[in-house]
Amino acid sequence: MTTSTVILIIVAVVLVLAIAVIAGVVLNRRRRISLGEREDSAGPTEAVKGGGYRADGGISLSSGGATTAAPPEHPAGERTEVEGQPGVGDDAAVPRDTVRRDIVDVQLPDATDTAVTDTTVTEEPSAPAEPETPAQPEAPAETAPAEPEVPVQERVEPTPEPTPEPTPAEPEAAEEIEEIEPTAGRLEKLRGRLSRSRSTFGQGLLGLLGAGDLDEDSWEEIEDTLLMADLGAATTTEITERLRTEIASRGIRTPDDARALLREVLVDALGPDMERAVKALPHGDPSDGGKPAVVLVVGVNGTGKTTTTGKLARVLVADGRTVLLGAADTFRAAAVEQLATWGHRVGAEVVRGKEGADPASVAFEAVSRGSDTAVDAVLVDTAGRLHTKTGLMDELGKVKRVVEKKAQVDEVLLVLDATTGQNGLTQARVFSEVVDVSGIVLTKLDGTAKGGIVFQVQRELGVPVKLVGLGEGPDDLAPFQPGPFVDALLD
Ligand SMILES: Nc1nc2c(ncn2[C@@H]2O[C@H](COP(=O)(O)OP(=O)(O)OP(=O)(O)O)[C@@H](O)[C@H]2O)c(=O)[nH]1
Repeated sequence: MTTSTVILIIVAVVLVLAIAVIAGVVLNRRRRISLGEREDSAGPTEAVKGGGYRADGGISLSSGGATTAAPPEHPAGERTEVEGQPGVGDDAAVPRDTVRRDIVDVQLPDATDTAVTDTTVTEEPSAPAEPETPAQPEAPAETAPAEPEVPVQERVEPTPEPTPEPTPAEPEAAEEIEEIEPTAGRLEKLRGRLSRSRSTFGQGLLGLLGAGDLDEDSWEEIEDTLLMADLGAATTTEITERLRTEIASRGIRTPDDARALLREVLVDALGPDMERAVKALPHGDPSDGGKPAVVLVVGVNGTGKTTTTGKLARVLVADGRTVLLGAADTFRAAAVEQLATWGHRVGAEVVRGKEGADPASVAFEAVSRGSDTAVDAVLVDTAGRLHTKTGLMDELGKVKRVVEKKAQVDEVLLVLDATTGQNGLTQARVFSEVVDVSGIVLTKLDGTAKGGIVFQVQRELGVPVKLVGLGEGPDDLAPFQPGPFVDALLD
């Protein structure tokens, strides 16, 4: 080997080593860059997740039952126009991407509230930091009709009965109060009323699930059954997927196992932890400076508002409470009479206005009167209104705002007719935009196979169904309880 060959080999080795060193440095740098990028991208992801989970926190925060929270801004103010257009749907004036109210805005009762009866009635925490208590019933700024101008606010005392010739010694109204059925165990008692729902929904599902091997056709049938019962697409998908997973993982074999699983899945979908107490007990002792609870009952025409108001009054009276009814349905004279009859039956005073009077003014007067007479609860029945009429919806918003000049509104109960199915959901959306709905009363569940609206309405609004109407009788109002409700569907 010549000297020049040796030199060439040495040069080649040096070159290879140099290339290896350079390559190592470059690779090392690349690795550092890619690590840096990953760290950067992790940041925002973390933030988004945190934001998503805040809603859960909102649920637990709401249990404080704070009374000082400012009521949400009236949504009508956000509308781009207010000329009779519906609040939702294709013609919606509010942009679809408007931030929707979430559970944080829903005023739920205090977790420490005592459940008094089966149809739970709770008391707001006493000595709340009242926003302001205008001592005098001065006419609120928005109620153009100052009190004296309101066309005669008649106060209907609970007259014993419409006897043509008044006898000098009229019996005390209290003596005439009807016997009221105990509220405990009502849902159980009324279970048979759900039979129509049961035959299609529960039995259909159990038949399919209990049959053993489920092919795709069977799953489609299960989905159809859920959809037909008005559970809605989202809930249906959720329930079906959970059933599929659980059946596979738990190795469900017998009809009893299938039933237990179905019960569990349906109960879970009904939010068993939602607070369903009706906030209809006073703030402190009204005879000692406390304030009556104020409950607004709202909904479209004919859903059962007046009936529900009357039934709820009975529940309260049965619980030893005093009640005043406000007949703010000034559109329909018969509705006022109807409420007066309910009041008479339970010995409750009724405040009403003349036909056509400003409903906000009547509601204000009822709450004022309730405070003056130190009743435990003022229940205000409002006029039925089509949710597609912006003017009427704005009027309802006004009723609430005006009442709030006098007292805190503890509960806004939206009455939905279960037989209207999907339309009930649309109503619920619009009403919750205008007044801060805090609870749903689902009426006429005795006459429909569409009880599944319960699932949807709670899911969409985050507002619990608190009461259910199961008949026209005076005591056919029951608390809504997911477990017994599902049992009633499946048994
Ligand atoms: N089957 C059944 N009927 C009910 C129930 N609740 C109410 N109703 C009936 O529904 C009808 C309408 O009830 P109302 O209380 O007058 O309805 P409303 O919402 O006050 O009506 P408007 O004042 O016109 O808006 C009445 O015949 C009630 O007896 C229920 O749970 N089941």
